[in-house]
Amino acid sequence: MKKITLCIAGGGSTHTPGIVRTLLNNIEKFPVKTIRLYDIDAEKNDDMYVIIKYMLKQQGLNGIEVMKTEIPKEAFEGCDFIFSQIRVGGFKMREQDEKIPLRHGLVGQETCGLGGFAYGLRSMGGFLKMMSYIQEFAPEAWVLNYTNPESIIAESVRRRFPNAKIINACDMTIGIEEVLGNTFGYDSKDWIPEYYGLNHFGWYKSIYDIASQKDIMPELIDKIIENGIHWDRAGESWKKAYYMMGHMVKVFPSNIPNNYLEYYLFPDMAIDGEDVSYTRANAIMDGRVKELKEKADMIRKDHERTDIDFGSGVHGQYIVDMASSILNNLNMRFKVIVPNKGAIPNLRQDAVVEVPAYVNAKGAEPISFREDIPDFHKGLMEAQVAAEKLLVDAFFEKSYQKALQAFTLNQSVPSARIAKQILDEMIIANEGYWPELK
Ligand SMILES: NC(=O)c1ccc[n+]([C@@H]2O[C@H](COP(=O)([O-])OP(=O)(O)OC[C@H]3O[C@@H](n4cnc5c(N)ncnc54)[C@H](O)[C@@H]3O)[C@@H](O)[C@H]2O)c1
Ligand SMILES: O=P(O)(O)OC[C@H]1O[C@H](O[C@H]2[C@H](O)[C@@H](O)[C@@H](O)O[C@@H]2CO)[C@H](O)[C@@H](O)[C@@H]1O
Ligand SMILES: [Mn+2]
Repeated sequence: MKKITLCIAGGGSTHTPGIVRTLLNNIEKFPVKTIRLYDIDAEKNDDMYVIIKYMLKQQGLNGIEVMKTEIPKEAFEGCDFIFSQIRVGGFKMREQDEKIPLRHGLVGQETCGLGGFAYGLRSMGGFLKMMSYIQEFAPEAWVLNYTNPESIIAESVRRRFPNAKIINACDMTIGIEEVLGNTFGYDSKDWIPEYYGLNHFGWYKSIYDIASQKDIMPELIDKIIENGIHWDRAGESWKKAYYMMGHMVKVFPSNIPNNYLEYYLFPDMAIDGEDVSYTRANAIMDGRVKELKEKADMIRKDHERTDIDFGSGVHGQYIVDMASSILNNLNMRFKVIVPNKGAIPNLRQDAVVEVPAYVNAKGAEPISFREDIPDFHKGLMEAQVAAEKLLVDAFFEKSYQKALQAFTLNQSVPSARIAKQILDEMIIANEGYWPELK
């Protein structure tokens, strides 16, 4: 089997160790021979280089080559796969995305609401510039993208690089499935879910359980209504997210929703208890970002130590499984973010949607639902996808008016007055990241 050259773009990402651990645990089905770390932050990239070299030594895999670079040509030329997970503006800008809307009493969140739109206007510039390098230096490489906000990124790539070899993916649904399986006594690896939506804005249609040979979503809904979803193994923010997911099922029991829909269906409850002086971005900067830096420094101080652990999880497993399904033409089934093109028959064809797909050597082949989705979900999605398209219009056209329309139409916003106030504040906060809107 071909030996693989892989570039991790956003190499300094806090998720890189988990992805590399998964790669090393799956070397037989995805035989990586070279790992390139590409980042614009040389310090973060160097921290990760130290950590990855340590992980390879710890597992006795010193035969795998690791290099780090901030030069796109060095990063991408000759690559077979590129895993991309960049955060344009870093956590300091995510902090602004979260705090500015919260100060106006609206949802302040990484990928949802107006925080997500601010992130989207920032991300498109950096991501499309990186994609232009990839098209120049490695047009044949497969880009597997985790960079958020996925719907906005996917729509901007669909317009700017319509023939790019890219698959956009999100690990939220497999995170949800793992939590539901663990909570209610199923093995979610035995599930064949039917799911539709925009990214972070979707619903399960059915969940076929191979062991019991039936759709178990009805019985799962009954259990959730009776017990709620209590998940406190991943910190307070996820505990609240899963509590709200349970609440949504109780109020709208037809389907199991993506947890992120709390920000659109119950924005008042979502912001209840949020501390505008200390948001999720602050917790992460004080948490996993700090821990990673400390671990890199511990390794630099003592190259012989072997007691530092870096775990793997669903985040790494999903992207490595997807890469292996392409490399080995396995036709494994994933949820991917792709142009609709009729997969959801009664939603506009040019929407970018999150649906199940078989992934093989040709890429992602979406599965069509063949029947209309309910008006409640269709109505919410139509409005939100129109808002997302207006945001991408605003980026390419450098249009203030399109940005204001997008902000006003975002399904977390009650008034154009507040939309305009937040937009004007975010223009100042995002100077140098957003295009100059006229
Ligand atoms: N799709 C999903 O379900 C999913 C899951 C987890 C994280 N994410 C996304 O993955 C990304 C990384 O998340 P994280 O928490 O590890 O963030 P992080 O800040 O720890 O890592 C991001 C890295 O990207 C680098 N970077 C920023 N702009 C860049 C550019 N233009 N070119 C190259 N590198 C650049 C940064 O220097 C940093 O090292 C974010 O976009 C996050 O939202 C997506
Ligand atoms: O607040 P963060 O940065 O910790 O997480 C935001 C991301 O949350 C989701 O990814 C989670 C995933 O759902 C969970 O199971 C575990 O793997 O951690 C991931 C990253 O924290 C979501 O899918 C992403 O889009 C968000 O960026
Ligand atoms: Mn996601």
